[in-house]
Amino acid sequence: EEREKSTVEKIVDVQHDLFKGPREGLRSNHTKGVVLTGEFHPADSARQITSAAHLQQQSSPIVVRFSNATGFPDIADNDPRGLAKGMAMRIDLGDEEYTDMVLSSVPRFPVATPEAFLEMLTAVRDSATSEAETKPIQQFLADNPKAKHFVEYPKPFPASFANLSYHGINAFKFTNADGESVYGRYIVTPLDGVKTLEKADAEIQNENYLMNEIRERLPQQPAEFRLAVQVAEPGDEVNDATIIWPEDRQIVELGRIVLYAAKADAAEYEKATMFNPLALPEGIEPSADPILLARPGAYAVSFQHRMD
Ligand code: HEM
Repeated sequence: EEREKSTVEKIVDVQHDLFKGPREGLRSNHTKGVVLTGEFHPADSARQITSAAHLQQQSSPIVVRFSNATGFPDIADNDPRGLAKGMAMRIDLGDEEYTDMVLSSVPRFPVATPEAFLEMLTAVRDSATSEAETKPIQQFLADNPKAKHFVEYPKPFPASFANLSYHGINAFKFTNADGESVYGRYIVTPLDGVKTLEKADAEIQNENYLMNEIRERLPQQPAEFRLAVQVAEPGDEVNDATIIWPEDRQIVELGRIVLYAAKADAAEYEKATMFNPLALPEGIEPSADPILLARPGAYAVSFQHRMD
């Protein structure tokens, strides 16, 4: 007797339906990417909110993978289906230990639970063959105004992966050496500023314009970012990834990310690596956001397929 699949297994199945996967050795989503290496330099202010070792004084090696959304390995960098762009990071903590952050260029998620995400992706899939006057996805968006807001959220093309900001979306709990805790969300901002392309300008770009640009500018022109945490105030909803917190919330800088080079063994590294948003050091814990808690399970299903 076959056991019933879990919600995350069903989500990844539908992602395979949507993107004609799985593909040998490749991710089920955010398949097309570029892997870079550099250093993370912590800021003194990090200690205000966390005792995590990599956020104290010493710099650490970092690997960053920028990606296009969807499971299409050849999706053009200027194809709107590839937005949101992704930024996955791994900070080396020494002794074979690491911590990961997995961020999106859009500051919020379309739905608050894995069950609703499964429903949404299924509606997208079924709309392709639906004869109904109101397609399943139109019905889903009509019933779920937050998902509609996500779909309509402006997603301009960046001039470079180094001119885009990235958002953790899900909240984490940060605890400092005095035992004081706050909830916060990661925000990565480019030191060179956010630079977006006009629609007509985006359309004439090369299909690999983002992947190539970031590889070719290094090491002459390092790509630099500020890593910060937006701190929740009492009453802010910390377990709902559809809600953007007010802009006036305190921002605490955790440090600077400096990317120096394209990773030499990038294809092998990508294949063997599963970035895990719940790979956390002491001093940082997950919130109870059900989207956050579902992610490692979904990523593991995708990872399992790629290692088969
Ligand atoms: C329940 C919700 C979600 C599901 C089911 C899901 C599913 C997936 C899957 C299957 C992968 C491939 C992972 C791998 O093979 O290593 C992936 C990658 C990724 N996801 Fe998600 N995801 C979810 C939520 C999110 C959120 C909230 C964000 C952003 C904050 C995000 C950003 C990314 C990024 C950037 C990657 C590429 C990671 C890499 O470069 O290896 N995802 N996602």
